[in-house]
Amino acid sequence: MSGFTPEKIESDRRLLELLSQNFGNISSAATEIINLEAILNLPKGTEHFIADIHGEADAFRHILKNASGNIKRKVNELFSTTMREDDIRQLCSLIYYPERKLALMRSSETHIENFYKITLHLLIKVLQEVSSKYSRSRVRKSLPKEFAYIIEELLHESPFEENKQLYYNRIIETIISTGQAEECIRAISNVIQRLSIDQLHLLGDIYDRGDGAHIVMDTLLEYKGFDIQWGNHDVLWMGAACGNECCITNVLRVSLRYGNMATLEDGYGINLVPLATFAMETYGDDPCDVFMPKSSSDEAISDKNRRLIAKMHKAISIIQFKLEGQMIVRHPEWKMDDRRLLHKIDMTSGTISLNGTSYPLSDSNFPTIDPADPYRLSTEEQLLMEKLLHSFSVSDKLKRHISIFFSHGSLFQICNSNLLFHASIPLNEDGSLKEVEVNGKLYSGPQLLKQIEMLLRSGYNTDTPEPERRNAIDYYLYAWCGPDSPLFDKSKMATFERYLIADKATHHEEKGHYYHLRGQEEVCDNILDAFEVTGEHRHIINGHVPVKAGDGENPVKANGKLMVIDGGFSKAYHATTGIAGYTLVYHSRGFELVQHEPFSSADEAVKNGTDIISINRLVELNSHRVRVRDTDRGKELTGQIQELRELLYAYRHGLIKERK
Ligand SMILES: O=P(O)(O)OC[C@H]1O[C@](O)(COP(=O)(O)O)[C@@H](O)[C@@H]1O
Ligand SMILES: [Mn+2]
Repeated sequence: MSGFTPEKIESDRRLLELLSQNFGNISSAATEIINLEAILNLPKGTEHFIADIHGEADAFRHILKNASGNIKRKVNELFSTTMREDDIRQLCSLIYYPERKLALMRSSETHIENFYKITLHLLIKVLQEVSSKYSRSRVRKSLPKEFAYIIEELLHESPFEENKQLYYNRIIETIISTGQAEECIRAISNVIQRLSIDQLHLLGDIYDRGDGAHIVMDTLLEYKGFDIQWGNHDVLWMGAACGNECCITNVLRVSLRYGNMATLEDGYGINLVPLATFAMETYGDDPCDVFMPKSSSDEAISDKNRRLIAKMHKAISIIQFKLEGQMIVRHPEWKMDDRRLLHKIDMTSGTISLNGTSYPLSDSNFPTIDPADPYRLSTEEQLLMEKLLHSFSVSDKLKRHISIFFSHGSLFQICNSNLLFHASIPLNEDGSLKEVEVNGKLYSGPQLLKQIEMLLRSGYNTDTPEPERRNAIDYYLYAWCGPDSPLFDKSKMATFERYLIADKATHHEEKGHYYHLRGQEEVCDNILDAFEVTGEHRHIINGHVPVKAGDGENPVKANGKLMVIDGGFSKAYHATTGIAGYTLVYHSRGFELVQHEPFSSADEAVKNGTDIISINRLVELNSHRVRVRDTDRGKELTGQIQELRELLYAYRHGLIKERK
């Protein structure tokens, strides 16, 4: 019984007519139903979850290339009994870096044609394995046009059937004799990489600290099948691109703190000359010691350069403290008055009084601060800000990159029974959802996140009327460092104290209740209920707070309900975390947590076949193999099948006419 009636067809007529434009007759609708049914029965594609990339472009790209160790696992499964370990490593590095590896082979290999032949045979086997989860049509779409036909032929022929063997070998020989071997190897390698990740979830904080965020974004521009959950550092850059001056100063301050000018200058063409000139004029004789950039051992910043960076760093930090002070006054509803500290400085004694205690300042040379009006920018600071604002507003590349956050991103996402967000869901001490004010109204849980996201989007959309838009643009600062921001959720961002007061007690940033309570299963269940995440195996997945794997901290919490995957890609945090990041991998058999050890360089990976040594931990094993049918996509496809069946009924009963 189909359950369809002529009345139902009548009420769905508009939808069915639309559908009939694509499936004009019985046979095309029936074929599509068969295709979709077949897809429903394929194993679920592999989802990869990564958080807190923090500008580590090389490590990020490597992880995309090796699919978080998945490719090596597959190659091992296929060849570990017939190939030597070293050859397996070399084959993997060829798949990850085909151009570079081929160049190397060309100069060292004496029997290059033989190498091409063996390699093509091996690569086809690997491709057969990774493509087995996809429909033929999906595989076809991911093949480069020039080789689509040939690769498809190879994929679906078996070299082991005697009568096919000749045909198969002949194709490979022809590829080589027509000089197409390298192109073909490159093409197959790229498809293997691409098909090894079905959907990539980036849980925020792509920007800051490392110097390659713009390269990560360039990579994403070319990438299909990813989504982003906004992190506080991303929102900071989004705010800067929208023209929030406080965000601009923070972006500059963090970049200078890490001695990272590449993203600003090479990535986005932000002109730093006005800042350097101002800093030299204002702090020329000031050593600016507390503003020396952090630098890791592999960075060769000359001493002179470091001194200049320190001056620029100080100049922009002071402007930041002033502008934040002004913005906080404009927004009493943020309740961030405790972050206005400049008027508490005693310039004569070089101290600051906080909660009744006087602390000496590590630096008290503030030539641009007027004690009578400490938050006012000097004329030169004002001019400088105008130039910087202009620089940020005219960067096309920045616009293009930031637009990705709006087209592919959101504050949270629910996908296949997993709730993804960067940092936190504000909670009360008893674990209940905390009500937070946004635009004069109180919201909690999913409503809170939706309201904040809408507000931030209205700051980005140029058709938002003023003064609403100004208000929304200001909100980016709150989203970055406001105590109840779901992207931050700490009592304060103690930037001033961390720079200028030695007493570490003042640096403490009290984490919100979420971070203390999220280890409890019932707290996670409450949150999942509030977000209407259903399913027997449902989870929360987060980044934001580095997991101290080195100290034995377990990233899997709340009896498996919560997974925290900020393993610290950031080099600056390796000492804390002891590893170089996690990828959470969710494939048809369950969840695996892949722990990456530090990545040296792509060169090293090509030359020696070294990889990120990925250690896998099985987190959750499914009782049965998950099929596409069991996923969100499966629900969508099932809906489409139902609509097509209705169309079929309408055709068969003459209620909608078939097209020829
Ligand atoms: O270690 P750094 O780079 O000085 O940054 C410290 C600051 O970064 C923050 O941790 C925010 O950045 P994260 O979102 O990466 O945690 C602040 O709470 C803190 O004040
Ligand atoms: Mn963060």
